[in-house]
Amino acid sequence: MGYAQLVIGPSGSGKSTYCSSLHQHCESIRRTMHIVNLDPAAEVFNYPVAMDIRELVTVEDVMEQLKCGPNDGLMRCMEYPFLLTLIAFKHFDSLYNWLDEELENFADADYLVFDCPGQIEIFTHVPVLKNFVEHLKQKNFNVCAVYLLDSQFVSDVPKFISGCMVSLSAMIQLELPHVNILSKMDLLPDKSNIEEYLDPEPRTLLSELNERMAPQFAKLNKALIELVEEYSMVRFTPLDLRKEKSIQFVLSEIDKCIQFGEDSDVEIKELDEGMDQLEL
Ligand SMILES: Nc1nc2c(ncn2[C@@H]2O[C@H](COP(=O)(O)OP(=O)(O)OP(=O)(O)O)[C@@H](O)[C@H]2O)c(=O)[nH]1
Ligand SMILES: [Mg+2]
Repeated sequence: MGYAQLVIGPSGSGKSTYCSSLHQHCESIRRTMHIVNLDPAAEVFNYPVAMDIRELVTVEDVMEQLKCGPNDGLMRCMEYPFLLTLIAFKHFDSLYNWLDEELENFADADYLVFDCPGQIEIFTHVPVLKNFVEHLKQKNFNVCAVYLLDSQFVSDVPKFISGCMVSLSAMIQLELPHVNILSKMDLLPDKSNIEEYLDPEPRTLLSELNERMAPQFAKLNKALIELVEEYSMVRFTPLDLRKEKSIQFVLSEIDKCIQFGEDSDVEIKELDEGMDQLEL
């Protein structure tokens, strides 16, 4: 049985930084975790890259071959049929074969963290990520989507709701256990009303949204909030990378989600209790 986190979220929400902090944390507690780069446009890494999709395809290759721009290039890199065409000359059969071959190099590759590109279209517009997840599941991986949203979004209710909608869309498309993380907590100067956003009351969100938007949007706002309420998904776990306990707590939430370390229930329980004292 393998375990995997699929780290997704808008551009710049802190996915790669989270991966690197998580890796550091795991090194310090002597836990093995491999970080996989799934971003064909990535340039700099602050973590050891266990597997790198750029060995298979890069955005530059695609832009040059298909004469397209960087955003379109990334979509085409990721999109399965294009990938197949592109990689044919590289003697790879598919993205899946690449993964399978790479996995063979790791005897203990049982916990993988996939650092995904920020283009949300890879899970909203094309089935590539969904298919990739299915392949991982077939290989006996328990997979969880980890959606990061920048804490700066909470200062702006319409932005926060749009971030929630993207998360919801990922949830529906990927059909995976899902953990929402509010990243970059160190950048939030005033944390006094943060609970309002971590586990928000839909009515409060609706009235704040109505206050911010023109009256003709009232009906739309209501529908959006009802959607959010219906899926009961607007629950975020805060993440402050400066605090080891915060990383530890986030990891324990994800571990629970993918049933990792079921034998170490005690450890997780202790962490839960520790969370009560966790300063936000
Ligand atoms: N203060 C602070 N800055 C952060 C944190 N996490 C990320 N950043 C900064 O936010 C920017 C984007 O972070 P990345 O980790 O590259 O974000 P990403 O989601 O991987 O971005 P893309 O791969 O482009 O989608 C960088 O300048 C980081 O240094 C955090 O917890 N606190
Ligand atoms: Mg990144």
